[in-house]
Amino acid sequence: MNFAIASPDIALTAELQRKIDNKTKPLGALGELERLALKVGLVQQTLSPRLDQPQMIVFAGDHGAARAGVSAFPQDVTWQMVENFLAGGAAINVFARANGLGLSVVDAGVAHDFGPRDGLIDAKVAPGTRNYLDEPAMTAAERDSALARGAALARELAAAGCKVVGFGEMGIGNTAAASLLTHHLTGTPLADCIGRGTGLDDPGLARKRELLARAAARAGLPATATGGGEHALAVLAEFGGFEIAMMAGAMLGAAEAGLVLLVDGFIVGSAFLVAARLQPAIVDYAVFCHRSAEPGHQAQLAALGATPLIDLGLRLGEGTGAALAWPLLRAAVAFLDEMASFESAGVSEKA
Ligand SMILES: O=C(O)c1ccc[n+]([C@@H]2O[C@H](COP(=O)([O-])O)[C@@H](O)[C@H]2O)c1
Ligand SMILES: Cc1cc2nc[nH]c2cc1C
Repeated sequence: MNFAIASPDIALTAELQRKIDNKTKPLGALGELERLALKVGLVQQTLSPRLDQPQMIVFAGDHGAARAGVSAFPQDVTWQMVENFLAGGAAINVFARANGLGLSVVDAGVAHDFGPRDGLIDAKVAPGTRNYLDEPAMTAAERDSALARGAALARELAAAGCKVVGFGEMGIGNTAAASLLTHHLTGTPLADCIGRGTGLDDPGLARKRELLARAAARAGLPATATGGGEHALAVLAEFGGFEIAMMAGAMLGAAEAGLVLLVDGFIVGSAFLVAARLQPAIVDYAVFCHRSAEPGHQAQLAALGATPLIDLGLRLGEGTGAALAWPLLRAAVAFLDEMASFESAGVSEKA
């Protein structure tokens, strides 16, 4: 998989900042929204950015390790929630509708036969990954196929005129995979990357910790923030889910096409970590939407030097944090476009 993501040219920074500073407000008074406006202006290389056709994509996949007891819920919930997405009844459906976002649902590797279905993109790599307690979760070929399929989806969106894409996921057991990815790609101690996911009790959490320590010991890969792209690819094949790999590919494809990326919580963050180890400049295209209550998310944000937009104690996934933060980004671009300047409104500047 060859991606070439360059940081946006910063030559426009001073002019964009001048436009922001000339709006009718004290200097810097729109805080984080000003940084968002600047970011989107640089990504699109214009003083008048637009965020047309905002789209959420929810990637679903199953995990071989789910059957070993790393989640509070049974694996079947993955396909059952996909049905819920298709019927329009999940939280992400509600928030996407409320905030004017399109929503696509992708079967990246659910252990269920949906048959041909309206509204479901069939990109199934395999019906669930293998159990990483015993063997690598996926082969290199499966990983590369997931990455390529994700990138192709993002390119199709870009070709259709989409300028901003939000990422969401569904997969019972995927907090465990995200914990292993976060540990190996940031160097954070494994225990600090593991949380209760969908709601494990204390004995369940202890068992999850024990199982994941065993999986890490079996694979024997280094845990480091400086491993680069090859290391990230090895870690992804060892522990990843197909939804995580496909999201990483879609993020890379989207950034390469100049889209703004809405990064959701802990699992989406683990896909982003993989993408960032492959192509570090991808951070310039990303908006970190919310802080997940899952403890490993803090390790990701710290490793990326990212401060999320909102902190609502969410731990649902599906892209809900991204869909909820999206209106803030829309407002940032709107103020840049529509707000009067001191000159146009005849407002006196600071003495
Ligand atoms: O995105 C998050 O931060 C997040 C935190 C905890 C749980 N989830 C969701 O819960 C599921 C995974 O939880 P688990 O306990 O089965 O690993 C998966 O479908 C995720 O969308 C998501
Ligand atoms: C009901 C349910 C909904 C979800 N949405 C994302 N992950 C989920 C996990 C469960 C268990």
